[in-house]
Amino acid sequence: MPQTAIEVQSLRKVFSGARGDVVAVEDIGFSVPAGGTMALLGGNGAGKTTTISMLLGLLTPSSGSIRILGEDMIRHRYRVLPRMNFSSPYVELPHRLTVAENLHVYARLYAVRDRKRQVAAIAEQLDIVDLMDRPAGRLSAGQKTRVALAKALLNRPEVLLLDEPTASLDPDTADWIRTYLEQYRRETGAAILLASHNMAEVERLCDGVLMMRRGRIVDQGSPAELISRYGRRNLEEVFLDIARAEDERVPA
Ligand SMILES: Nc1ncnc2c1ncn2[C@@H]1O[C@H](COP(=O)(O)OP(=O)(O)OP(=O)(O)O)[C@@H](O)[C@H]1O
Repeated sequence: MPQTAIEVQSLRKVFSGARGDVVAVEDIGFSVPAGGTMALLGGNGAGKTTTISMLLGLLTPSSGSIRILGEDMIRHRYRVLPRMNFSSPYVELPHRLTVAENLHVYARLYAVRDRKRQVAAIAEQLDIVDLMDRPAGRLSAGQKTRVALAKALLNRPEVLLLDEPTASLDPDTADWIRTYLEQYRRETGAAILLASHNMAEVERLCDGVLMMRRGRIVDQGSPAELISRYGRRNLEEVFLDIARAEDERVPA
């Protein structure tokens, strides 16, 4: 049996504001084995980013438990954070620092051994050597995505959380990044959890899918299982069925 990399139970997050409470995540549970790739799917506001933020320890859950690599993430996140990483196109790297400076700063923060060599190797692997002397603020959206991924891989994470890993990439680069991620997972046995709006990407990369709607997991399974359960041709159609359903859908 593969080791469980991520285990979430009864997880809930309520944001309290002047206008009342928003239940962003409502009692979700799932697990991702080491070496598995799981997708978190759902329309805008479904609760994907809130879930990922709780897994990273950036948001404190209202209730529930998160275990990552066997550690209680809520109580002991500093024990496990060095073994994880994340990438999101919505988190900006310091603009004035060059790409190389950014990667060196992060490598230092992550206490990466043999920093120079590791930064050079990752730059080579992600094909960003030509960008190393550019300020991070002057990169195109697609270049930023690649640099953000390079940052996320500096510490060779065993758990990788990705928010829209191929956002803004042209189809050729996106395909290349997917191949890279597949290879990384095979070589390292890392677990990957990714939020994506790209269903073709999810079908290709993920062995499990969690469908979220209004903070809940309303269905889950492998892409092939979901496609057959909903009697659809692809995951995009399944997604539309679930996203448009008025109530939690029981497939026909
Ligand atoms: N800091 C916050 N305060 C109040 N409400 C919040 C906060 N962050 C998120 N929410 C609300 O929680 C719900 C879930 O948001 P979340 O960002 O997790 O969705 P998402 O699935 O990532 O959506 P998207 O695909 O648009 O990125 C939304 O209703 C959102 O408005």
